[in-house]
Amino acid sequence: MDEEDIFRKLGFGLKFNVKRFEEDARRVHLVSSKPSIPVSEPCDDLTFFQKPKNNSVRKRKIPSADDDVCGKIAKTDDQMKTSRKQHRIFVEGTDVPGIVSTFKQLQSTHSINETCIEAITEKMGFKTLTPIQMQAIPALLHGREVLACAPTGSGKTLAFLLPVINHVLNRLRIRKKGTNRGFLALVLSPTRELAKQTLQECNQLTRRFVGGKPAEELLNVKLLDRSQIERFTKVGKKHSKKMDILISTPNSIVYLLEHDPPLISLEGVERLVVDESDKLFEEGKEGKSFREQLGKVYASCNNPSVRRAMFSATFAHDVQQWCLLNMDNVLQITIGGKNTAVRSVEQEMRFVGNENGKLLALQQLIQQGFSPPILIFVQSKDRAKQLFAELIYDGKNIDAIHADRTAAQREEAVKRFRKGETWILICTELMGRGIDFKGVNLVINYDFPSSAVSYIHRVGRTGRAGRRGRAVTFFTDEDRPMLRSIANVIKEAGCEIPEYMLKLKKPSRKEQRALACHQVRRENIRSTPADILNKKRFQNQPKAAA
Ligand SMILES: Nc1ncnc2c1ncn2[C@@H]1O[C@H](COP(=O)(O)OP(=O)(O)OP(=O)(O)O)[C@@H](O)[C@H]1O
Repeated sequence: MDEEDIFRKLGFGLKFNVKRFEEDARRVHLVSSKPSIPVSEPCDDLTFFQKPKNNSVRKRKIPSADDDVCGKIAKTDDQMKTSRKQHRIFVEGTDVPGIVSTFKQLQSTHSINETCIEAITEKMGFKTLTPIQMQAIPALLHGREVLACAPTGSGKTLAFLLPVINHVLNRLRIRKKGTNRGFLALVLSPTRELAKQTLQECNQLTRRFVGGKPAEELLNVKLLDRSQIERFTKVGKKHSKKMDILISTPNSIVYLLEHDPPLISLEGVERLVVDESDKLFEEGKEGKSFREQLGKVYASCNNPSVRRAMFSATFAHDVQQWCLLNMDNVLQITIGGKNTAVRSVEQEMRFVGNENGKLLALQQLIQQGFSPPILIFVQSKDRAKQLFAELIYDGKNIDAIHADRTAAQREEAVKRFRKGETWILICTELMGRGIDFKGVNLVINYDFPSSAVSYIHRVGRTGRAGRRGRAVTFFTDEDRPMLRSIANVIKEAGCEIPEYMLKLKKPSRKEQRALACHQVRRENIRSTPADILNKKRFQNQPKAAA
């Protein structure tokens, strides 16, 4: 162990005053020794990792706060402020990079790979950037650490994937052939379904097609699924050698990290993205919580160059505090109001009396005008099974997705719903976050959500990417304690809500926490007392829903 190693070990976790000790900090490669990146002095991504031989590093133009807004040059801070205000972009932090509003501009100022831009503008058909993309993409391309909060369905995935892909491509360009040392970026998602969806979007951005056939893959992107875990178990750390980007749930990666000896190393990770960050900060009810798992991942991503980004549709004070304490010169980007539901969703609450009333109300809703696809949220896997048994009896094209189904069954259910083969998908909180089903027309909260945050994510499955949607939330007397806070969210989104709901007693923080942890006890979902009949119906389920 040399002098530098000892210094690094003793100094681990300490914050450096970079200005005063910049030389020392850089010499021992401490995390906080990264040079802060003034916008006025463009910093090429590459310079972080490979010291230039001389000072003639190619400087590309990086948009500053004075740069383009909506295709024109905005010369003054005032114009930039006006543009941010117009798009409801709020930023906290120093040296804030300017916003970029067209993909063409992004390509010219940041030399984004052509295949990616082609995929976005031609394959995906996107014309302009969404507000979160306008601010977060330039910020991440500058190598800034970011805490981003933007509404559901506002394009956060592309906002973090594009800079990650760009960074990895740049790094691979300077890496010598045959020196593949493993993945450079790690994306964490709370569920397998969301991780898979992120993989698909990443593949769309990095695959070039010629005549409808895949012609080239810019990067090797992998999902840490069961087969990959098996490979790691057999081959060990070297299995990651050919990977460039890894997407995983915290559970899967921690499984490999905690193996004795560890089966994976995160030392090479230079970009870490935590999607649905507030979810991953939640304390678990049992077993190892997401929070503990995340802690393990952070500690293992110990590359001095690592840059972290947190994205979510909902804001959590805990996450903000963590970021302010642990991230380097963090930039906080918020689009619109914090913790609000999207205005593109017409929202209503419906009193249904009791459990039987819910089934009646649901049937009524469906009879009034059946416009699939529809998502129905219930509070537990048992209730998902019960409701499925009730509705399949009505002969509707229906499926259910919950934790008791195998990974393959869950995948199949998602695939069928995406293709339009299933009209109604019953799901638990598992599908509440992040999942992007195109054109869901209606979200029904059959069971009242346990928090305003859960409500915002659930109704955000509709009304995405500028489309309109509708959400109906059933409630009974048991749901009164949470009524007020969700009524407030609905009002904030510009929908009508009975005045009395807003005047109900506010539950204390303790009560709110208890409500979020303990589900409301509800009677079973059953239209007839004939249990035997129900059992028969379960046996007769279609294959995909068995
Ligand atoms: N610039 C854009 N123009 C048009 N559509 C876009 C653009 N960027 C992304 N989208 C589309 O918007 C939809 C929602 O994007 P995405 O899933 O990234 O949302 P999100 O903000 O992550 O939502 P959530 O908080 O629910 O996870 C997707 O179908 C995506 O293809």
